[in-house]
Amino acid sequence: MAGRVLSTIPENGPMVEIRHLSSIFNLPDRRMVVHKDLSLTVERGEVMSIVGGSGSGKTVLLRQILGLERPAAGEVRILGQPVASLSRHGASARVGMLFQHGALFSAFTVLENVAFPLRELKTLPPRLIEEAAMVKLQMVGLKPTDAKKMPSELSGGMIKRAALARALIMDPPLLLLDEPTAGLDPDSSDGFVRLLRSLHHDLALTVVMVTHDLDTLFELSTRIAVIAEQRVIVAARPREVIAYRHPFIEDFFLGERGQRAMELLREYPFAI
Ligand SMILES: Nc1ncnc2c1ncn2[C@@H]1O[C@H](COP(=O)(O)OP(=O)(O)OP(=O)(O)O)[C@@H](O)[C@H]1O
Repeated sequence: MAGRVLSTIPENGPMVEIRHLSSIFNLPDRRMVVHKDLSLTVERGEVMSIVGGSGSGKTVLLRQILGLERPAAGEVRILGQPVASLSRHGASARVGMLFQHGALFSAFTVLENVAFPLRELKTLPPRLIEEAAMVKLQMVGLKPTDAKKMPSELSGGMIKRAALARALIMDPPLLLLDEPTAGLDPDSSDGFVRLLRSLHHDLALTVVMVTHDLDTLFELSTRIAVIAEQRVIVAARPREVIAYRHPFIEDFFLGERGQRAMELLREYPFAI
């Protein structure tokens, strides 16, 4: 199904092109400019991590790539097509998103949650939808017996896995991750990062991720884009970003965190 939609798009060219983006919110007392002339290109197969200060507009950017929010100016293209021109089906066949808190529907079972985007399409028989959802559950390391569980019966790591299965149900080539390991204990976090690494490789996914967690950042990123002063000031390999002179980068990567960053760079010199 996703293949049918994707067959109409070019086989070459970047996965995501963000051009001259402006994001403005009109608050009761002022006009808040979040992005100003922000541009970024994500090539196919990359894991592009976005870092920036609190309120720098990382989540807003993910929502714009997903088509949930329209920028005030500029454009986001996915596989050559403006996001604003994609139908809901076209967008979900191209992009899956893992929201920060998993965002499962609490009244649905795990299986119903994972199957939800396919059910919404109303084009496949229930049996096929269920089979597709079971395949995705297995892919993210959940057991068949987890399918009938309610979200309240799951651990934090299992919720993330179920939400990831749902994000992948339409086989999108692009996966967006908002703080994928936030709130997980170190073991669950390591397990989830390992899962993301193997899915990125096995499914030939392109990933755009927002994370504050240095281990997640260095274990997964092929490039890191830094948002400061309302735009992307640098988008480069981790080693080059650390060496880039800018007060935000020095704050983010130096000091105690910086020491960990250097250790991680030694452990993962060629991230992915
Ligand atoms: N719909 C909205 N209406 C008004 N302001 C908004 C809206 N969405 C986001 N903002 C504001 O835009 C700014 C950027 O928000 P965003 O959530 O993208 O930041 P962030 O970089 O992800 O921050 P954090 O690291 O703290 O999660 C924030 O100041 C936020 O309050």
